[in-house]
Amino acid sequence: MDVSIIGSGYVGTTVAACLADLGHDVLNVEIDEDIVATINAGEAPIHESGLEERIAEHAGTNLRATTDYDEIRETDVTFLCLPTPQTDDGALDLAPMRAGAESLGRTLAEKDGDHLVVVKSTVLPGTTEEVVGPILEAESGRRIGDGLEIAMNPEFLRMSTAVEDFLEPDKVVLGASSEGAAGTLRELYAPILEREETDLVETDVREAELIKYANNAFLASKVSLVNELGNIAKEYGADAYEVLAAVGLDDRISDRFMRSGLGWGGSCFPKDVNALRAGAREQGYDPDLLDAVVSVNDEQPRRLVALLAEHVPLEGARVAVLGLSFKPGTDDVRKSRALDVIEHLRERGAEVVAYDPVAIENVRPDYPEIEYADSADAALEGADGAVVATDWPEFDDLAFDGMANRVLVDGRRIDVDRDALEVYEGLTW
Ligand SMILES: NC(=O)C1=CN([C@@H]2O[C@H](COP(=O)(O)OP(=O)(O)OC[C@H]3O[C@@H](n4cnc5c(N)ncnc54)[C@H](O)[C@@H]3O)[C@@H](O)[C@H]2O)C=CC1
Ligand SMILES: O=C(O)[C@H]1O[C@H](OP(=O)(O)OP(=O)(O)OC[C@H]2O[C@@H](n3ccc(=O)[nH]c3=O)[C@H](O)[C@@H]2O)[C@H](O)[C@@H](O)[C@@H]1O
Repeated sequence: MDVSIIGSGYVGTTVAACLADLGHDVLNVEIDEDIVATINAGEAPIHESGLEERIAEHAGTNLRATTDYDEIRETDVTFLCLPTPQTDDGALDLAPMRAGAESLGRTLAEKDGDHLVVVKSTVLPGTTEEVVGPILEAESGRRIGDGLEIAMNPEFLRMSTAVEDFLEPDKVVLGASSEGAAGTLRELYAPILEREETDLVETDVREAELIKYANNAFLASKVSLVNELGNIAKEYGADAYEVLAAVGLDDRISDRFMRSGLGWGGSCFPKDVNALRAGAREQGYDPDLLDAVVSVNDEQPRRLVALLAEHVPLEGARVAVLGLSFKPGTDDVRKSRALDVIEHLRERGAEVVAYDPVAIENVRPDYPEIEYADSADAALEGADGAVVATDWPEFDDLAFDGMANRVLVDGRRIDVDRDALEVYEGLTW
């Protein structure tokens, strides 16, 4: 099938490379010329395991990138993989979606033959049919159901395992405006749907949109719940990891997403939970539980720093912050809990020396005044205390000999040699 993908960030690039791998002819349409050049050179514009080799294999044959929307006319299906950021007050910002839909609609006005537009970006219920659809109709001069079809197909991939998640998903959710559109998407995804482990969910567009938010809200809530249980466990002097490992044996609960500690960050959970809260309020419903999910999450970095302060007077102390990315395996620092830890440490007068295996350059522009070390050992050298903010596997081998005080507060339950420390405190254990 001839497929075009508008937006070539984390999702658009992964989807493009994977669909090319499944044998489709794929065109990435992207406004960033550097990304376009990178893909056409057979390289990956983002770091994801398995991505670079797929782009290298398909670029120049059945994968191509362009800044020119007109080339979309050579394709049958277009996926919108545009950003859906949050506004200053936490609501969903649809400006990039509107701009992309306008450009696409104008292009389709000149196209012969039918076209299917699929929203893959995370958008609130109603966006596909009440915002994107009308823009496409107005700009293309076509009507939905007459030469133009529309569908919503949310994406559940995680950063750092994006390729594997896309090609081997638990579920594919298709919300389509017509049986024809659903059929086209089933055909496109055929090799993935043939896997026994993949469930196909066919639904209306509005449900497809909400499934994505419900999924992320559920996962974020699960982590906030384990964090609240972990905070309570800590007060009782109990180990939350032992408690939750037992709880997770109940298959109604499952043992996944049960790691308590510093909480959730990243480019999606924070913005999606906030967009759903703002959307719910707009609909006249107060999402009290989701409000609490966010406030528990917001408290964890402050609790971590308060725990360190019980062992190290923070004013003037040199504190090593180990890990800056929002989770291991990525250099993404958007809404990383590590940044909140740094803020709280600095508010209390500590001098921060930070280390991360890959994310330092993404933090430095916003925090030019803190010190950066080029290894965990260097960060720990002379430190009066240390905190773990990201569970990078290399932190399991930390050595503490160089520290002025061997005090470590662990926000991620890494597997360190606790006997090598004077003080080891887990945030929730
Ligand atoms: N990052 C992730 O792990 C996941 C993200 N999502 C959702 O997918 C959507 C996209 O997210 P990401 O790929 O992370 O965003 P991103 O910010 O990494 O990529 C978006 C790309 O779109 C490009 N772009 C912006 N306006 C454009 C336009 N008018 N025409 C062409 N290109 C344009 C940008 O230059 C950028 O390269 C969001 O709604 C997000 O919530 C869903 C699942 C996973
Ligand atoms: O909508 C999205 O963009 C994506 O958001 C998340 O994926 P991602 O943000 O890449 O990362 P996760 O692995 O889900 O981790 C999110 C945060 O939760 C934290 N976390 C996760 C699991 C856990 O047990 N404990 C915990 O604190 C991580 O440290 C991280 O900060 C979802 O897992 C994906 O399904 C979804 O597609």
